[in-house]
Amino acid sequence: MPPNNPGDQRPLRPLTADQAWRATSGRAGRCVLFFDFDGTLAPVGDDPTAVQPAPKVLAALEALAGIVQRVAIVSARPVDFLREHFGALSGVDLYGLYGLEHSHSGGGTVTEPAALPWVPTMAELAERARAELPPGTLVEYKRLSVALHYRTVPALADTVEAWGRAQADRLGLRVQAGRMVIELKPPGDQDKGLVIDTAVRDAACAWYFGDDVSDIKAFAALRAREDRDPDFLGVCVAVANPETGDEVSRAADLTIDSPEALGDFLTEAVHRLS
Ligand SMILES: O=P(O)(O)OC[C@H]1O[C@H](O[C@H]2O[C@H](CO)[C@@H](O)[C@H](O)[C@H]2O)[C@H](O)[C@@H](O)[C@@H]1O
Repeated sequence: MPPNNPGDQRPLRPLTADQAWRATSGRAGRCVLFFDFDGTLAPVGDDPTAVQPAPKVLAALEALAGIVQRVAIVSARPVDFLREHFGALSGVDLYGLYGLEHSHSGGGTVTEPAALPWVPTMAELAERARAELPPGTLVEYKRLSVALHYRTVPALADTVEAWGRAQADRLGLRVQAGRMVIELKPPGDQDKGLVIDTAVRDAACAWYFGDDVSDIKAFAALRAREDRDPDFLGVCVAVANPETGDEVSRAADLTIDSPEALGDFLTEAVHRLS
């Protein structure tokens, strides 16, 4: 005899998108949808200040926020930057700087107190990077971290990475690798995995969409939650790109071709979950 409520069954892996949405629809009101920003919701470009969410993304997120328990952006960008793009959407939570900052339901930005003493160090580091790194390096100061970009001059990769790692050793900072970027952040275990681990405590289901190596920790947090709770559904979705190779896709249940394709996927999700 078939189960009474097939929508509540956790599907076996490997998952198809259809199975994942069907399993989600039975618990949509207890489901959280998490999204990385760069390379996931927004196509990658040379100028980090100029990128925009892909078409259809904003409308789909707003619609989904009215259907699921929560929609949240989990990014290495500061909350102020995320607010410029998502602040007009109601019901979207923002986690910035790998969770060192957050803003819930349109509220003010809350900063992790333990990170605040690192602000002067990061300011000094950004100034030094601008003075010492070769032209073509883009230094992005984010108050509690500094990103050193070499996208427009990829030949600088080794120089910029070596300089960044030496500064991390000198100052006791952590290094986060990314797409044509090396980022220096305060010591401590704050990362996207920790954000997810905490944010799914009262949920029955969560999806995480990401494209970069830092997103693999978020996938791992969903896997760990599933291991602890057989009723919990976690769905890990990679947004493909040639820069991270297959690493993110290999850790995911599903892979979507691009941020533009994600816009279509989420629009379909609105219909599947409504
Ligand atoms: O966690 P995320 O939201 O994915 O942020 C990761 C980094 O994204 C940005 O850099 C990346 O996107 C830029 C704009 O497309 C691109 O120019 C750069 O090469 C990419 O690495 C952002 O600027 C960084 O601060 C984030 O760490």
